[in-house]
Amino acid sequence: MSILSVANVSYSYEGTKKLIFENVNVDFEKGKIYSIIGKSGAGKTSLLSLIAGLDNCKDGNILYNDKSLNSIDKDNYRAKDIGVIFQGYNLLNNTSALENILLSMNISGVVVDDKKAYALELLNKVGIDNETAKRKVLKLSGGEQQRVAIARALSHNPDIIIADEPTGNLDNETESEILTILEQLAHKENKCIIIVTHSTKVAQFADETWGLTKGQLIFIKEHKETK
Ligand SMILES: Nc1ncnc2c1ncn2[C@@H]1O[C@H](COP(=O)(O)OP(=O)(O)OP(=O)(O)O)[C@@H](O)[C@H]1O
Repeated sequence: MSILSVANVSYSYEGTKKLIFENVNVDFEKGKIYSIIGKSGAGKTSLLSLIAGLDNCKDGNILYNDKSLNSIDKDNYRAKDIGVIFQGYNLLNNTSALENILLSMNISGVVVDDKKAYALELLNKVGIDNETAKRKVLKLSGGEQQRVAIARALSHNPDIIIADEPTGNLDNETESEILTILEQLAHKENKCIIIVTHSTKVAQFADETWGLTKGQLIFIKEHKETK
């Protein structure tokens, strides 16, 4: 059963006539990685914003566990059910990696016995050791910042993680390491991972690839060899 369904969604920005996409349909399941590719300006980030509940569908519906996002508490959905990894990380630069995670946990209302130990555990899981965790984000490398962004997206243990160009500015080796983390989250921890990317390598790494072109979302490929 799909955890998230995009059903007949059409979208244009407020005050504009241009339809960014039209009648988009796609079902996302837990335990799988999906990639969405498409030219710059095709509407990939706009689609992720709708999925993340940051914007409302005007036509059609986005369903989380069969319930329309328009009918559920979107703040709660964003705080508990979905984790977002933005292009450019969107971390608080003057704050330590650890504090970034703790702040996010507080905003989401995460309840655990020892918040600091839990945050460090998440950071360790994505390859950030305790010493690095105490460093300000602006003193971390791009790859390290991306790991912190992943740990932050995981901090409220969401079912769905969406990532906009998660390996955009990273070297090949770091890109592979980040992809391995995302793969384990999908295949070992049963998360649903949706990645928007320009990278062929990232696209091929996914279990399914979809393409957004001329307002249509088209199924491109299932990558059985990655399983
Ligand atoms: N707030 C906005 N108001 C009006 N138009 C917008 C807004 N944000 C984006 N657009 C337009 O919507 C279209 C889709 O943009 P979007 O950012 O979703 O594309 P994208 O596929 O993610 O591109 P890229 O790969 O370059 O990040 C573009 O033509 C863009 O100019």
